[in-house]
Amino acid sequence: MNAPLPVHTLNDGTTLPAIGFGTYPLKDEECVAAVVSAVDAGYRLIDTAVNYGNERAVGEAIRRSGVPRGELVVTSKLPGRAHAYDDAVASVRGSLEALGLDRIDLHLIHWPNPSVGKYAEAYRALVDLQAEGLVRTVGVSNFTEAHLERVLDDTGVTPAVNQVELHPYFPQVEMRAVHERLGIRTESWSPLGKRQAPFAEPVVAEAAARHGVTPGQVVLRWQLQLGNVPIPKSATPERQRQNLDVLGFELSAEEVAAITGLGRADGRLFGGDPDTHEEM
Ligand SMILES: NC(=O)C1=CN([C@@H]2O[C@H](COP(=O)(O)OP(=O)(O)OC[C@H]3O[C@@H](n4cnc5c(N)ncnc54)[C@H](OP(=O)(O)O)[C@@H]3O)[C@@H](O)[C@H]2O)C=CC1
Ligand SMILES: O=C(O)C(=O)[C@@H](O)[C@H](O)C(=O)CO
Repeated sequence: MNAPLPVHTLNDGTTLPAIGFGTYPLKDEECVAAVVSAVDAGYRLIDTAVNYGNERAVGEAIRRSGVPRGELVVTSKLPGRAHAYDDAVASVRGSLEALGLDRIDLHLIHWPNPSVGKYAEAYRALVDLQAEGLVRTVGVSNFTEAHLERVLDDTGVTPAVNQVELHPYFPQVEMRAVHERLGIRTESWSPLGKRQAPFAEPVVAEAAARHGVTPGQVVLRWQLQLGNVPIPKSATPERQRQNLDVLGFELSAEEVAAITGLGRADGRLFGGDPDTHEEM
C-alpha cells in the first residue's frame, strides 16, 4: 500500500483526497471486487452515481473493506430526472439506502440538464440536506460558469467541487480559471482520457521515459500538479495501484505546459457539452 494521499481543504472546511476512484461502468460483484481492491490499495475517495446502478455494490465493498467509515469520502450524484425539489430529496434518501450509509460525503448534481431547467431547485435541496446532516459537502458536475453563478446567486452557497471532463485533449483551461476565482475544487472525470488516452503522444511518452514511469502515471501527475482531483477507474488491481503511485516524481513546468498544449477544441470524448447534453 502507498503512503496516505495528500488532501485538499474544500471551501466548506472539509477535505478531499488528492486522487479518487471512479466506478463507472462497474457493476455487481465486479464492482464490489474492484472497490475492495482499490480501498486496499489506498484509495479513500470513491465516486459513484445513481445512474451507474452500482451504489449497492459500492456500499457492500465499503463494508467488506474493513476501513473505518470516517476515513472514506463517498461521492454520489443526483440524476437529471430528479431535479424537482422533492424528487431530489427522495433521490438522496434512495442513495443513502442503496449505499447503506447514514451520510453521503459529497453529493453532486450529475448534469445540469438544461431541458429540465431545474438544476437550481436541485441545488437548493442539496443545501437543505447538508443542513440536515445527510450530505456533508455539496457540489456539482458538468456545470458551466453560468450554471455556477446561478446556484451561487440563488443560495449564497458556492459548490465545493465541480466534477468536469478533463484530460490532456480537453484540459478545461477556462473552467479551471473560473473555479480558481470562485474557490471551487476541480475534479477530473475521464482523467486518463478513457478510450482516447493520449499515451502515445510524444510529450507524454517521452516524459514517461524520462521519469521512469508509465504514460498513465504522467497524465495523473499532470492532473495533480494542476491541482485537479482525478478519479481514474480501473478494474485491474495492478493499474489501481499504479494510478495512485504518482507522488514520487515531479513534472517540470515545461512538461506540464506541453501536456496542456495537447488540448483541442473538439477534444471532448463524446460531445458532452453541458449546455446541450441531456442525461436523465
Ligand atoms: N460526472 C460525470 O459526468 C462523469 C463521471 N465519470 C467518473 O469518472 C470516472 C473515471 O472516468 P472514466 O470515464 O472511467 O475514464 P478514465 O480516464 O478513468 O479511464 C478508464 C479506462 O482507462 C483504463 N485504465 C485505467 N488505468 C489505466 C492505466 N494505468 N493504464 C492504462 N489504462 C488504464 C481502464 O481500463 P481497466 O479498467 O481495464 O484498467 C478504463 O478502460 C468514472 O469511472 C466515473 O466515476 C465519468 C464520466 C462522466
Ligand atoms: O459516467 C458518467 O458519470 C456519465 O455521465 C456517463 O454516462 C457518461 O456520460 C458516458 O460515459 C456516456 O457515454
